[in-house]
Amino acid sequence: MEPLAPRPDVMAFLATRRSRPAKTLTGPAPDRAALEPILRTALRVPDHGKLEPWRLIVLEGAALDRLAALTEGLGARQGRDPDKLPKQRAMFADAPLMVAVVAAPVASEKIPEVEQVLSAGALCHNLVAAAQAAGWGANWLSGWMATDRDFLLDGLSLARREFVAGFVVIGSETTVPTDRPRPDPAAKIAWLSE
Ligand SMILES: Cc1cc2nc3c(=O)[nH]c(=O)nc-3n(C[C@H](O)[C@H](O)[C@H](O)COP(=O)(O)O)c2cc1C
Repeated sequence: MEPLAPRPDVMAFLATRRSRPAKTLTGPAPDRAALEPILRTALRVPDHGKLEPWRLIVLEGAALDRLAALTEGLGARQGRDPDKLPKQRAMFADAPLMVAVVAAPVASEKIPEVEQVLSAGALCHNLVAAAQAAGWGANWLSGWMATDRDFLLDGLSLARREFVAGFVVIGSETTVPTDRPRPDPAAKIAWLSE
């Protein structure tokens, strides 16, 4: 391990990082050689008790088409809003590449499930940040498909305790988005000194 030293380049990256909306992303997506170091970096995430309560499923090509069709068919059978289904279907159909970050909580007397789920959320953000640091556009998405048992079983063969913490779309950017309003630190930060 290297001793700690200021990294102004990393601070500047974090201070200005902005997700790239999925609908603005296109191919090419990273190939396996480019994606592997991004995924390995993302997995280096805070994890109380080293339980590793998460896993990643890379979705590409026909798998995305299958999930798009499942979203449309299952959503219709479940009576979901027909006006929203085309957009939900497109989330998979139009993705150049997607990584499902699966929250996989394990039974533990020591580590509460909420901490394990928080670790899965940290993995989602780490994945977005690592992809962007490697020069790819990325966006963390969800929707009913992330927690619907039928979708998760039919589409991804997830176990009962598992759900999708995030569908992270990764690809090439077509436009640079304007920034979104950012929180006012003064309204969000309290300082307690006693
Ligand atoms: C758990 C979670 C789920 C999200 N799901 C969606 C989604 O389904 N659709 C969407 O447009 N944005 C979604 N977002 C928001 C975007 O991922 C992202 O926060 C937003 O585009 C701004 O990100 P930035 O601060 O990195 O620029 C979600 C965020 C989180 C934390």
